[in-house]
Amino acid sequence: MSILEIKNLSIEFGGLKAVDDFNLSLEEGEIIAIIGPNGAGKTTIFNMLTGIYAPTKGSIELNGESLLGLKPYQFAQKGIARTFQNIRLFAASTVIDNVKMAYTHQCKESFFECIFRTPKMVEEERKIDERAMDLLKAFDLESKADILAKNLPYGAQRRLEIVRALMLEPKILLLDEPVAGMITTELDDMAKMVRELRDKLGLTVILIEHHMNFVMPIADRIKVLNFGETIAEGSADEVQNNPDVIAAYLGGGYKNVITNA
Ligand SMILES: Nc1ncnc2c1ncn2[C@@H]1O[C@H](COP(=O)(O)OP(=O)(O)OP(=O)(O)O)[C@@H](O)[C@H]1O
Repeated sequence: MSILEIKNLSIEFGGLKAVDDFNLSLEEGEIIAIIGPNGAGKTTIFNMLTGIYAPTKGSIELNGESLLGLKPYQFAQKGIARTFQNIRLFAASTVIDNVKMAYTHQCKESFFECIFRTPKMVEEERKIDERAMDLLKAFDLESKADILAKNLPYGAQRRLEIVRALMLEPKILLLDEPVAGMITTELDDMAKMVRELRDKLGLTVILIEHHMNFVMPIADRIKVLNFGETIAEGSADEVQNNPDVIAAYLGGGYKNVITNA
């Protein structure tokens, strides 16, 4: 059975069909990319998959359970975590605090246990520290744990966003333009890290990205949107050679994005 089953997902804003009949059946451990021109509906799909927007039509099932009607924090509790197109860190907090804050929803300790710092509470804190440091290490941020998030270089801030999402212990990770603004060497590092996440943690990933040098080698499957509609789906080779995709996206104003990435 697929881990995530999305059927006929659609949303309208006024008369605008931002997403029209989007379908996706996702297997555990897959890396799927959603690509397409600006305004195609990619982020809107993420917003529906995290409870920010309620779809006009369609269904979202995680391991056979419908997620429709849940609030964003409930989507996170069920196992869908995301990063955003624009970096959203607590700039004046340290790197490690940014990461640990994400775990608070999982804490079961009572007010009493927190105030009196019971052995259970201390043990829980130790586990959170350990998990946070393990993740920072996996994303090459271990040595930056104690500096303020705002003082990290741009690429490191993007990696920190991913670490923070992973503290939620998700089954599915949604990455919205994870390499936007990064230089070529950083793209390669990020691709390696995302692949390791899948291989070591069995994580399932859906990503949105305009950098085709990042997307093509990493994605098991690619879905291409244009004006809210899915115009193609397949492997990197299939999608790159699809005339509709070339006309709508790859061959147009986005050529520079690809060759300069
Ligand atoms: N809350 C909203 N109200 C009205 N229109 C919206 C809203 N959210 C998105 N849209 C519209 O839906 C369409 C799809 O937008 P979306 O942000 O999903 O595109 P995108 O593919 O992610 O683009 P980009 O690559 O620029 O991020 C656009 O026409 C956008 O203006």
